[in-house]
Amino acid sequence: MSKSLLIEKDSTKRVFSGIQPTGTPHLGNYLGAIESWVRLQEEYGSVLYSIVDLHSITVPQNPALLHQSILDMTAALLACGIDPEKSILFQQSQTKSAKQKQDGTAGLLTYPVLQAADILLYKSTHVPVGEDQVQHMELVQDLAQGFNKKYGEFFPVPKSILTPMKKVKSLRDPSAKMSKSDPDKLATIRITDTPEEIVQKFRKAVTDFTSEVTYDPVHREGVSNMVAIHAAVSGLSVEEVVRHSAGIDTARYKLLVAEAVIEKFAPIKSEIEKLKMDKDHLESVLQVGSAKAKELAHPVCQEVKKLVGFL
Ligand SMILES: Nc1ncnc2c1ncn2[C@@H]1O[C@H](COP(=O)(O)OC(=O)[C@@H](N)Cc2c[nH]c3ccccc23)[C@@H](O)[C@H]1O
Repeated sequence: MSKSLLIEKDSTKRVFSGIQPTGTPHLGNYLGAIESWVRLQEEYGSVLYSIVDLHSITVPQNPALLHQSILDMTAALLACGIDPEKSILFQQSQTKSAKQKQDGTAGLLTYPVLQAADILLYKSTHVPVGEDQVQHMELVQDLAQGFNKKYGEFFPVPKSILTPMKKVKSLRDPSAKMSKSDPDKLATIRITDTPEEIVQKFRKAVTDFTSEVTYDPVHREGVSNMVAIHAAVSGLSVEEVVRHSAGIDTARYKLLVAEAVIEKFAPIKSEIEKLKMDKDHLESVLQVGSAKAKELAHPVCQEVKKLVGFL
């Protein structure tokens, strides 16, 4: 990137977002969040992305597997285009644990409050997330406003950034979101799925009894979800996708969407495989990121303590 572009980035704004390390990222994570994280690295001067391991221990985790999942998620995010030269990629527990020991607030571990702490700790202004996080964001906004009312304007009230793919639907139940924890394995496309798995999942995707391809998210949720996915992965508009699909029935159309997804994920998948072989590199990316994140958090923590009267 040229110097002049860097200078144009707004230094009063800060992007922050997070992802749980457990499970491979899926098409919903990618289109609802990660793809926009990659873009925002070019637009904002200060960008942080956190692998939120503390959020994942709300359910029991095997320590060795959790550690491996953190490294796998690091590889996946790097392969998707998160660039440690442009953003701070770090592990949440490496920046929060010291604070927890000092303050001992049990509340910090309750899920949405921990999420608020993630965001406010860096005085973040913009949070790119999928629709399912909007409710948590409302709490963060309330907490920031509440703090400011009591102690004076201190925290920016962070805004959510949503993409047109803010809610990618399950392939098996298009009224529900695509989710990592869906017990129906056919519901969710993972970035690392094989081409055969992707074809099988689209083939089995729930649609309706109309064979034409149209975009009507209210009355034809299943087909519209596929059209939206197709548009997002191919870079075409929804209208263009529908126009190109004239005369194709949904059974054949499913295979076209599967192909477009396979093509989109192929380079990411091979990059993940390469990155996973270099564990030292992944660990060092996280170490450097955590040190940088700590540096940003420290003055904010000190100021908060002063404002509250702890110092
Ligand atoms: N089907 C879907 N369609 C569109 N977007 C989706 C879909 N499924 C998931 N997402 C988005 O992916 C991101 C990571 O999901 P997580 O469940 O790990 O995301 C979570 O569990 C958060 N609580 C992690 C978190 C912790 N602290 C934070 C601070 C800021 C932002 C996020 C966080 C999210 O943006 C999520 O909205």
